[in-house]
Amino acid sequence: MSSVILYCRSGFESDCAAEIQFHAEQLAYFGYAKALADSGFVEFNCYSHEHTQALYQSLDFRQLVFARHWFLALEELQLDENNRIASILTLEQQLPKCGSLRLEYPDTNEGKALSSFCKKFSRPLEKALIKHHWLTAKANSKLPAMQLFFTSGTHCWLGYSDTRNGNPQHNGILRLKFPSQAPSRSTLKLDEAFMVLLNQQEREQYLVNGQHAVDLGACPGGWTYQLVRRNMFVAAIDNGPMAESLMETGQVQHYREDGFKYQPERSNVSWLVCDMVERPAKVTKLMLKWLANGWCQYAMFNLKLPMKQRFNEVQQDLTLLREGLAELGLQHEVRAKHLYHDREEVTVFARVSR
Ligand SMILES: C[S@@+](CC[C@H](N)C(=O)[O-])C[C@H]1O[C@@H](n2cnc3c(N)ncnc32)[C@H](O)[C@@H]1O
Repeated sequence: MSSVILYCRSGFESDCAAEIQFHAEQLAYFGYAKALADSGFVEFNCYSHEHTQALYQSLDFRQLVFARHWFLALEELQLDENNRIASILTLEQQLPKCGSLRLEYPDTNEGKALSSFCKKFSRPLEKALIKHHWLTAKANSKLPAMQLFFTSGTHCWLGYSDTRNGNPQHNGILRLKFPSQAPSRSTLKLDEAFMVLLNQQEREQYLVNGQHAVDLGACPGGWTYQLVRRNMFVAAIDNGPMAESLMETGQVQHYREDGFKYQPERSNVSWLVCDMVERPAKVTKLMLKWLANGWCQYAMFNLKLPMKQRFNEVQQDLTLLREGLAELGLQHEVRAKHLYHDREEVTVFARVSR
């Protein structure tokens, strides 16, 4: 029985399950999700293999907010501890020829304990797969990646992922180094957001030296640090104290004001970023106001999600933003992701083209 395996942050399985269920229903590929609390993944089964495959092929991964990565699993395997490779080679379903191999596991304590096993097992398995022509001898990123997702040393799902419709990072996690000069760890959230929500071409086009930016809820300055590092000039709005090191760059103006009332003094603000801890609907309305008024071109912001039904909340907020911009006849793009560095929140990118 084939299924779609989706990786998510531990504790967000029900949101990830609600999201894939929603999209599957929209595409009329009906099925059901299996999700164990705190397991770090969700299994989604349609009622036929053809539908599971069609769902995997037709849904754009970028539409999924809570999934870090996903793949089409052809079989769930119980491996012989003494000959795992032989158990894998008994696969009955037809795998496409793959150009790379990914051995992965859930982002949980139990999952992380499988890391050294996966590292050790990877090389002998790769050799055997090349010998049996399941895998190309030379890595080929244009071909699907063969996926093994382990929940123990003897249990895994085996399948493949489309390298153009998923997350290429190991376990779907982009590892970033914390810059020692940054004043807070949340700097990694904005760094990751630029890396994940924009592609390289967009980063080159949208993040340009000398741009003006506004950071709402800026203190102590982790997000401002990312903007300053990209040679931008930043208006930092917050009643709290900003890190001295940032003020010394001469690129930051600190305004002790309410982020919901602040209006930009200049007409050439490119970026609005916002990390204020507030109700997500209130933050969304504020972002809509900025984009609709042309006070900024691009917005990157967090929606804090302390509630239970996080998928519903995000869905409502994104709809509010998209419909609000559409009603004004504004061409726009809105993308959202639950990033690795996000906890009880998701990050949204929005852009209006005029
Ligand atoms: C999560 S922290 C921001 C951390 C910051 N992004 C960083 O990387 O250092 C949230 C900040 O929002 C500020 N804040 C909350 N409500 C605000 C408001 N209405 N106006 C301005 N700042 C606000 C708080 O003072 C706090 O410093």
